[in-house]
Amino acid sequence: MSAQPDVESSSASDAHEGGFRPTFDVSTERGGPNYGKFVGQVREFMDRVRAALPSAELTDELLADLKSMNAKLVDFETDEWTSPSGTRIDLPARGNITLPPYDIVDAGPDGVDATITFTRFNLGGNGAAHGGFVALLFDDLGGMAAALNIEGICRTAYLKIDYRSLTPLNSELAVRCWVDRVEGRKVYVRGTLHEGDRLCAEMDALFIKLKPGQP
Ligand SMILES: CCCCC/C=C\C/C=C\C/C=C\C/C=C\CCCC(=O)SCCNC(=O)CCNC(=O)[C@H](O)C(C)(C)COP(=O)(O)OP(=O)(O)OC[C@H]1O[C@@H](n2cnc3c(N)ncnc32)[C@H](O)[C@@H]1OP(=O)(O)O
Repeated sequence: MSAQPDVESSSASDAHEGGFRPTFDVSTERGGPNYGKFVGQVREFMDRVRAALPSAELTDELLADLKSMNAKLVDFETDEWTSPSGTRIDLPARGNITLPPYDIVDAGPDGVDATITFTRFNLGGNGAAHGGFVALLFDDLGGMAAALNIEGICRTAYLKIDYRSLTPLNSELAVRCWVDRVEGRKVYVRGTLHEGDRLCAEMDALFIKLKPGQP
């Protein structure tokens, strides 16, 4: 297995009748050499916002700063296939700020191994990670395991999570997703999330291989 999934590169001008292209541009350069640090700062900011009780003055100051930063990005919007947030395969979670910042350890047709450290932004309640972030993690890595196994893009038909014990914040966790069986277009994927030997959550999911052009 290789540490990074092989993704067939394509030009942004390639025609695909569906909204979910089977191939798309991948890049390790888009957004510049410091794009990963930029995403890291965005993530740190989300953690700090979640944790902070700012004074009214600080809220006003940050509000002005954020308005200024948002204005700088307005003219740089691009489509999902060329945004580095989602296509920078050299970065945690492909640089996709929507996703928890997992690191791929190993990925191939036999499955995907990754590590994830949930942080304050991912807080659910009473110190534990929000279950929705656990599901999000499994959806993406399960989708990756399915795609690498069948060499095609899939959509999630169902995703069942069993929360076996609390998922902690600020502790490196091991996540594994693998294809259990394939029946025609149906790809059944399993997954586990561990802190050390302790099982935090399990996934049982069905992904459907998309037909050519299917959105
Ligand atoms: C963007 C990725 C970039 C990645 C770059 C890096 C590396 C690339 C490598 C890997 C990719 C990496 C990551 C993956 C990324 C993301 C993963 C997340 C994906 C999602 O987050 S995606 C959003 C949520 N998802 C939806 O938004 C789906 C809405 N929905 C539909 O789009 C349709 O519903 C669809 C397509 C699911 C099926 O529709 P369809 O028309 O194609 O097929 P049909 O209905 O005929 O079902 C065929 C057979 O599946 C059975 N079946 C269907 N559904 C079932 C169910 N729920 N339970 C039990 N059985 C079910 C039927 O019973 C039949 O079975 P049978 O053949 O035996 O009769």
